[in-house]
Amino acid sequence: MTKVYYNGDVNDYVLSNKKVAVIGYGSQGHAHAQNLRESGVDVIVGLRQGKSWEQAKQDGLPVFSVSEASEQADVVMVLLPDEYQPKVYKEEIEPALKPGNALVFAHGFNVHFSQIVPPSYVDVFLVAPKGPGHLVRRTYREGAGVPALFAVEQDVTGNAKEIALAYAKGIGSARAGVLETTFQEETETDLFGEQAVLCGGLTSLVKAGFETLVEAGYQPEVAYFECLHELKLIVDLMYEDGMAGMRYSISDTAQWGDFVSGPRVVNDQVKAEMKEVLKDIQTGKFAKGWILENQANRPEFNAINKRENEHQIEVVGRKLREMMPFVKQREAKDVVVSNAEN
Ligand SMILES: NC(=O)C1=CN([C@@H]2O[C@H](COP(=O)(O)OP(=O)(O)OC[C@H]3O[C@@H](n4cnc5c(N)ncnc54)[C@H](OP(=O)(O)O)[C@@H]3O)[C@@H](O)[C@H]2O)C=CC1
Ligand SMILES: CC[C@](O)(C(C)=O)C(=O)O
Ligand SMILES: [Mg+2]
Ligand SMILES: [Mg+2]
Repeated sequence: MTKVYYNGDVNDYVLSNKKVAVIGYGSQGHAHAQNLRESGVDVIVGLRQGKSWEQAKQDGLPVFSVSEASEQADVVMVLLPDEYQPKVYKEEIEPALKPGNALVFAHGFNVHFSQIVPPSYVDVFLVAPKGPGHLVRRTYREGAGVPALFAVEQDVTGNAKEIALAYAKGIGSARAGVLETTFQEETETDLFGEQAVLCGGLTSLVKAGFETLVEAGYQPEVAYFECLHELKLIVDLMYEDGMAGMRYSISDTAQWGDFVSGPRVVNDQVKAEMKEVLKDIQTGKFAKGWILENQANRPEFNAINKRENEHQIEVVGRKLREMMPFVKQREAKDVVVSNAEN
């Protein structure tokens, strides 16, 4: 079995004399910066002037421009949106890197697809939490953590792996388990997971179920509870105890329906399409499309986002959730989107 690293396997001394610059203060950035600080690491934040700058200052972190923060740091963690990283890296981070520094990512996209080519004189590694940033923060505060992958692309100091593990411990991930991977494996599996299962597969499944019920004349509110709201309750059981644990809690009728109807819905054709999705990721076709979409200022992204936010399941859901304030995420901000610009 693959080695899984936990807190006890980590030498956190390797980070004790280093300054870490977290570049970006969004979903991952705010979590890494605050968790590292609370783990005793010397952390600064690199940003442009704006909303995040104010937030990071309010959270009591030292904030500098991206180039100043990169200049001061020994370890530079790039937590900007993937699509903006190459430009900011070229203009503000690369000129500040010194021999023996570490350049770090939370996703391998830009290095793997050669949008960022680091200089030969720095360590390059990734520490990629397998969960949303707001949960990296929330679970850390609860005394737990989100599992993470790490991968070393360049090891000039001979310490890259130890520093990566110490970083993972600092953000709380070594409480849950940290696994070694490569930039290629992290990038391809992360993209596949979010497209085919976690985000794309899931939202399409939920919408198809909702639409099937509503088109058959059932109440949209009933369809919302059945196909979206209850999903969390079912997934929580799978998270805690696997599929068997979930099936233990549901009725035998539901379990029989799971066995006979599940494979009719997610059938061989769906799996064949998943293989095509994976092929597009592996060949770089998906990455090329996403890079071009950004160069054109995201016309399709914005149009689809607008249409999705106006879907009946979102309209009904927003109304129903107003009546259930307890379901709102505790730390996620701006989750309700009224236009196409998020
Ligand atoms: N979201 C997640 O949970 C996960 C993300 N990752 C990876 O982590 C990385 C960061 O993703 P994520 O946290 O989602 O990113 P976000 O979209 O949340 O990052 C937004 C942050 O970047 C800042 N920013 C944007 N453009 C610039 C710029 N030109 N100069 C300076 N600051 C800028 C924003 O500042 P401002 O307020 O000024 O706009 C804000 O602080 C990515 O590589 C992603 O793939 C990995 C695992 C999970
Ligand atoms: C599932 C989406 C993700 O890969 C993540 C939270 O891990 C992302 O890129 O945000
Ligand atoms: Mg991911
Ligand atoms: Mg991802």
